[in-house]
Amino acid sequence: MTFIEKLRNRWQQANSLVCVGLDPDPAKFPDAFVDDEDALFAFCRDIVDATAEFACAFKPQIAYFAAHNDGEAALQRLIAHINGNHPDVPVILDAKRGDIGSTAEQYAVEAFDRFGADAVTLNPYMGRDSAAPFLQRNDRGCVFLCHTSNPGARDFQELDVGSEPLYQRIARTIANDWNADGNCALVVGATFPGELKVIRGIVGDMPLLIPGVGAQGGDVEAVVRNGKTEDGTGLMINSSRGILYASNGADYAEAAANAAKSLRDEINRFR
Ligand SMILES: O=C(O)c1cc(=O)[nH]c(=O)n1[C@@H]1O[C@H](COP(=O)(O)O)[C@@H](O)[C@H]1O
Repeated sequence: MTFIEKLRNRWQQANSLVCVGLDPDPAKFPDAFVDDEDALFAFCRDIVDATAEFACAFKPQIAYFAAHNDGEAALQRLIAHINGNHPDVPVILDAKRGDIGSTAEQYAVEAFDRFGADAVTLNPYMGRDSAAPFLQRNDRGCVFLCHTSNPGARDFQELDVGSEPLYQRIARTIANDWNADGNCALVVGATFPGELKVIRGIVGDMPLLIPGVGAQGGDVEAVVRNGKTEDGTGLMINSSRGILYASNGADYAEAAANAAKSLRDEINRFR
């Protein structure tokens, strides 16, 4: 099954558009993990097991693992745990890769073969040949940055490149050219709901990964109304800190599950 098929099935089965972001920061871990040498894996595993029923996808952010000795091994085990125990939930490795073709080939092996991810986030800045090694793996998903959630998104992404801003050109090029095998998705920040509406108009029913609700202040209602497809899906609405650190007490896993469930329910009110 391809990434996109897995995602579409999951939207229906779980009745959820919530993407659970896995950004483990040991400074924010509950006390139970203070002396745990395997804390990165163990904390994320507990969050995954508690939130899986409310998740349409998991999105581990590679920097939170690679920043630590042995962190990449923890990430590898975590994705294996998800694939083994929650096989219906796709995994998007958030690595924002992008480089010349020969190097990009190695990044594709890293994401899809070493880590076993269903999809990876990619930076389109270096153009078509930098994306080709990922696009060729057409059972996997390529999730390209289009209009990001941060304030600096305006610096380049909104520059006029002729008849339109750069982020619209990116959306159009990916929808009309790079998506020949139907394995592309775009990242659009929840903090830019107007731009989200424009992008949805350009890309048809292409899936959109939407970070920026919760800790970054994006508005769930505006995201759903402006971003959903006609059938009420099309979105992977990510929350990382808002779910992971819902409680730093002994009830951290239960609190994370409740946070994921209430985000799912809030989203579903507007679908
Ligand atoms: O590609 C991403 O996931 C991403 C793109 C973007 O424009 N903004 C953004 O916040 N992200 C990621 O989404 C997550 C947001 O985390 P929270 O703000 O804690 O929900 C982090 O892992 C970011 O790296």
